[in-house]
Amino acid sequence: YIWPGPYDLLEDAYTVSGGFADGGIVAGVQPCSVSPFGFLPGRQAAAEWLRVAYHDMATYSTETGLGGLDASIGFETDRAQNIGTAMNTSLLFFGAFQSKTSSMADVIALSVILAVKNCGGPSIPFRAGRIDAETSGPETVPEPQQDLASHTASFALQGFNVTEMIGLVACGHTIGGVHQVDFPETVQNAITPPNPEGMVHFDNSFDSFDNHIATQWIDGTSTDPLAVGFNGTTNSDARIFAADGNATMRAFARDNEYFTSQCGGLLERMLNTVPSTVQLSEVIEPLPVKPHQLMLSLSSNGSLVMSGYIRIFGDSDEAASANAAAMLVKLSWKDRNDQSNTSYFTSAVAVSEPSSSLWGSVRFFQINSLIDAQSGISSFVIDWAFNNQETLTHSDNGGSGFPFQDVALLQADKSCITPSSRPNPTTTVFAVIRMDMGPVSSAYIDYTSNVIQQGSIAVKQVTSRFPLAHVGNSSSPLYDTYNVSFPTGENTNIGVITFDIVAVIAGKTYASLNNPAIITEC
Ligand code: HEM
Repeated sequence: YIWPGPYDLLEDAYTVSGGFADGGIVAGVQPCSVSPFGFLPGRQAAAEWLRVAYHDMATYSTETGLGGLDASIGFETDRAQNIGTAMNTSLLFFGAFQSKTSSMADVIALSVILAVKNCGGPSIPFRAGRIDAETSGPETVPEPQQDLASHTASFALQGFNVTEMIGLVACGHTIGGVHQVDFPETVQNAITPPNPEGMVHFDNSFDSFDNHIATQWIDGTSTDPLAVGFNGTTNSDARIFAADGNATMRAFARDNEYFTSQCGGLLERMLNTVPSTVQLSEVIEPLPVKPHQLMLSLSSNGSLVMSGYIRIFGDSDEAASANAAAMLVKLSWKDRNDQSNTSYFTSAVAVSEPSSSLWGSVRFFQINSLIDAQSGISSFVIDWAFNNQETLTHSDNGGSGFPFQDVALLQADKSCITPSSRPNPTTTVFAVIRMDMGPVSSAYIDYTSNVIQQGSIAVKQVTSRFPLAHVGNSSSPLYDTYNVSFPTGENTNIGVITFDIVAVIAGKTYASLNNPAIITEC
């Protein structure tokens, strides 16, 4: 896609999985065996995230087109079929990645893609655009004491035939296990001091997304409590695995690659099962070149300062072996009249802290450049190479360059929030708006904050508009200063808070998008 795009934040979280500018999600499941928040013994975050996604999706009905992956699970956690604290600990973790452009349902989907990949499983294509439900869905999650006919009917309603049901259950039950505290009718005598929840794993490689769930079932060494458990009534995996005479499980057991690729396809369909009114995006893949937190601000001496980073991603051998410090990354801009000039460029410097990606190699390069305020900037291109010998790759964001406006700018150094010691914090935002383009007909900020939802641990994000007031002049005769103070709202510690600064001049809209929440205290 073209930058800036509606799913920039999700693309960041998808692409960067560690180090500088870490997207943050993979840290919650690294390594695959790790427990939620790193300290809950007998728990496995990766498995919990996969179970959350299935239980959220299992409200889908092919008959009504309602339900599916829509984060309605937040309103359903007190149901017996969703027993366990895993649902809420997962949603609490995911909350930190919700934003104006990343719904909770998209974060749930992305969490599965990253967790499965990080556990050695398939690469599942990621699409965004899910919309969060504001209420619960039907009580249609399958339970282990139900018979095969009920399970077959449940999966059919969710859109999966018998072969696909066997596959989906095997792909789900290749990591994690069953906890005695929640399923005492399925697991007994498993609670010990190091295993306080009495976790019994489905197979002998609970922290590897592999076909052992099938090999052990076929060769008679299965330990799956839902297949060979002491209570025949809750052996739903046994009934499901054998539903086609074990043909599917035998094929999985024979070939780990076949298992992995089948799971990739089935889990992709599971994650993309959404209400029929939801239109998912195209597949999101790492952008090869992407600006990161790139800002333009007005300095105290009246010139413009461009600061931030350029991210370079590649999945080739060359990308893997490149040395960031020896890479050349050059940013060339056009002025506000769309003119180039040989002096309009800056070289980006490799960030010393490395970054990692599950999908290839990713590196960041820092930009810090002065731009003459009179000539300004309208867009830029990046010329770069993995080493200093080869010819440069020209990245122009699909043809017209990376758009970069110099009209409505945040003054981060003047903006602040009232001290946290005071209740009901107020944020004050200062901005400068260019005044040599005609009268400003409208100036405002759109501020996105969190609202508690009755019945769900997950917050809802709402955007409020606050008009900017004209204050007076600035450090440059080309810009006027504006500001606004507004109540920051509750729960600013959950979810990604961002705001846009918008100015309308001569019928055209100029916006500085997705500025991070102001945290400097007044
Ligand atoms: C008939 C269908 C299913 C039944 C009856 C069922 C039942 C169960 C039960 C009783 C547990 C134990 C939960 C706990 O103790 O925390 C469990 C765990 C799990 N299930 Fe299923 N399940 C089914 C289908 C699926 C599917 C389709 C998936 C995903 C594709 C899935 C993914 C998981 C995962 C990953 C765990 C491990 C959770 C953990 O370790 O915390 N399940 N399932």
